[in-house]
Amino acid sequence: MDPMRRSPSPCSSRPSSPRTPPCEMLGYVGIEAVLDQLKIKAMKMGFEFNIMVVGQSGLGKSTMVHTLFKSKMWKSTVPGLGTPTPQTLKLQSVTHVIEEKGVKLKLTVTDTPGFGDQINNDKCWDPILGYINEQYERYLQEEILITRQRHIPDTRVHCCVYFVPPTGHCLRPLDIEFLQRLCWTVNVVPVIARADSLTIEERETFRRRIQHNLRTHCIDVYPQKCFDEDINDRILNSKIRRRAGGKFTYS
Ligand SMILES: Nc1nc2c(ncn2[C@@H]2O[C@H](COP(=O)(O)OP(=O)(O)OP(=O)(O)O)[C@@H](O)[C@H]2O)c(=O)[nH]1
Repeated sequence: MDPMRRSPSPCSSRPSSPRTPPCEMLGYVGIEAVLDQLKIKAMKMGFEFNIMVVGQSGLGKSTMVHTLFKSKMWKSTVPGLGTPTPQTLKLQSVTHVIEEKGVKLKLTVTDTPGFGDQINNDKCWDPILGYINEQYERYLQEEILITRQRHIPDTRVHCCVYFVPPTGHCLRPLDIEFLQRLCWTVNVVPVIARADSLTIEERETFRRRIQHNLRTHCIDVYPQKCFDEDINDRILNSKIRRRAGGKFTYS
């Protein structure tokens, strides 16, 4: 049997004119061609990136999501136009496909209800951690199937943006408790919420205190040390670590 018929070669997916045998079109095939093949495949498939926003109620999570997409996503009112922004009462995700120079990104943002708003905040992190773990489990279950899908939909949370209330003091015990659990499960990026309510000096001092709190409580936020694979990574990641700071969605 003709082996070309049995297993489809990379050549077979290329458009070919009826007169040119497909393999001749490829020219030289060497190891460096792998890069091009990966690029073509990545461009075709696109990338998926899932962010989750977590924090106390009213810190601007939904506003950040609206700002990120430059649109109203699921709330029907515009902040600042009189009607208050409705409270987020359950976990809700929204997906947008963004395309830049032919590169497609499927960006999903999951908004969460105000965290730690109750009088008794015992185990208030459970629904959030439960959701994150459920997505890992779902992906794993798909991945271990003997006949698995060619493309497994990825709903795993790649990054969790944690909104720190702009108290100007330090992390609250609740933030510490939650962050200690969260950083074991997902990449965490802490941000100072409504940072425009602090002066630049207050923000700097607060940022340094937060960084100190994170170190003393062994909270390993993104980029973790394990990402420092070589000197270049180390330089870049140290820059990111130094810059980590406040966020405000109003300019
Ligand atoms: N000063 C200031 N206000 C902000 C900022 N971001 C949002 N706000 C305002 O804060 C209020 C609450 O914003 P939301 O985005 O609804 O807050 P949330 O964290 O999603 O709140 P929940 O849905 O209750 O969890 C709104 O009136 C926003 O206009 C900010 O960066 N600075």
